[in-house]
Amino acid sequence: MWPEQVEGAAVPCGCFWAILLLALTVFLLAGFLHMDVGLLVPPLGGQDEGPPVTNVMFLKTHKTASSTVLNTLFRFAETHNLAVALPAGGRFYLGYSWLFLARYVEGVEQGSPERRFSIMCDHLRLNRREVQKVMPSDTYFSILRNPVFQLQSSFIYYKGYVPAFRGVASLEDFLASSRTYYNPSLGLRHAYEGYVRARLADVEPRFQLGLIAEHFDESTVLPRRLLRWRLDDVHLDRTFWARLRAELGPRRLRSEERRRERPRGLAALCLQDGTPKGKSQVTDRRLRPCQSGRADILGYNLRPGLDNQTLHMCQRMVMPELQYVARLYTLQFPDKPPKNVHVLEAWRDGAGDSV
Ligand SMILES: Nc1ncnc2c1ncn2[C@@H]1O[C@H](COP(=O)(O)OS(=O)(=O)O)[C@@H](OP(=O)(O)O)[C@H]1O
Repeated sequence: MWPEQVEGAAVPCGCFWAILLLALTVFLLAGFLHMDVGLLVPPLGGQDEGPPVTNVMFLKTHKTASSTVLNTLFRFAETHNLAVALPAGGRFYLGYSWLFLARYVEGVEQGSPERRFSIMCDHLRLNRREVQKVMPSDTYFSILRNPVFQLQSSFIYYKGYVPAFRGVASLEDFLASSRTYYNPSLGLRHAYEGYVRARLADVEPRFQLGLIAEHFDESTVLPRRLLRWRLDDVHLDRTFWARLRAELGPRRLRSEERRRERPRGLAALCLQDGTPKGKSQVTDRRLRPCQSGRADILGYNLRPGLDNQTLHMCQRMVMPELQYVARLYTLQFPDKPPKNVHVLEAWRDGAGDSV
């Protein structure tokens, strides 16, 4: 309501213009001095407001920093006590490498009443109709990486057990004569352009966001805004700030800068010396990432002497993917036999069945 409309409380006209002038001067000065104008005005509304989005489907892709995203989603699910769509029984993936079926999720029985989950993020081959049977259709996102780096990473990681890579000495040899080692009738037989375009047209409208691994640090701000998560729910690191300066401008950057002290503090609080460790150096077996191929998948040692509450928080920050799947499974299904992470390692060494 304007001042003149308030009965018995009219503001003299000259005074009104003086207030207006003063306000304008403050705003101009604030802009000039790069002050946070957001502190001076009430929020105008936007993605940061409202309760966090809790129905999230993250399509996990191979060798794209996707397990880092997965750890964030798992922590979010655990903190907010959300139901995660976890692989049934002793398995660790949602049917991969078969096309996803709803019954691959623990607790979903064929022909039984509908069962819905909040978070889905384990490896699967997307089969949208089956996903929709167990996931509400709120927010879908995924992550991609420069395919050259992704191929290099995959070659090292899958060298021992993917048939196409098994018989070849190096990635260079594979690329020089890929048809010798890779039989397209075993996969990608539909990968002609028209088919790929049709699949993209089917999938694209469903995904609200695609992250890019090469810009991982900037990317973390996008899901945080899209999902309206608090800083506690994500992890940001230092390269983020340099790259984001250009994107956000001084006002928003200042407000993001105020948030950055926490992850730095967290690393100092939790980690023994801040540097990731090779497989033989991770002392706590529960925090040792599952190894594969020629890659040395790095992990972390926690600082000794942490109190119980801090230890619990820090363990969750550095917990590798498979251990976290097993942990959530036990929390969600305490009556079922726990998952055995080491079965997967045995299978990767050529000793077991599909997982
Ligand atoms: N934060 C961040 N930023 C950029 N890159 C990162 C990040 N976290 C993991 N990585 C790199 O991602 C590769 C592992 O990807 P995934 O976690 O998707 O692997 S997996 O498919 O779950 O096994 C692996 O790549 P390579 O080192 O090239 O093999 C990791 O180094």
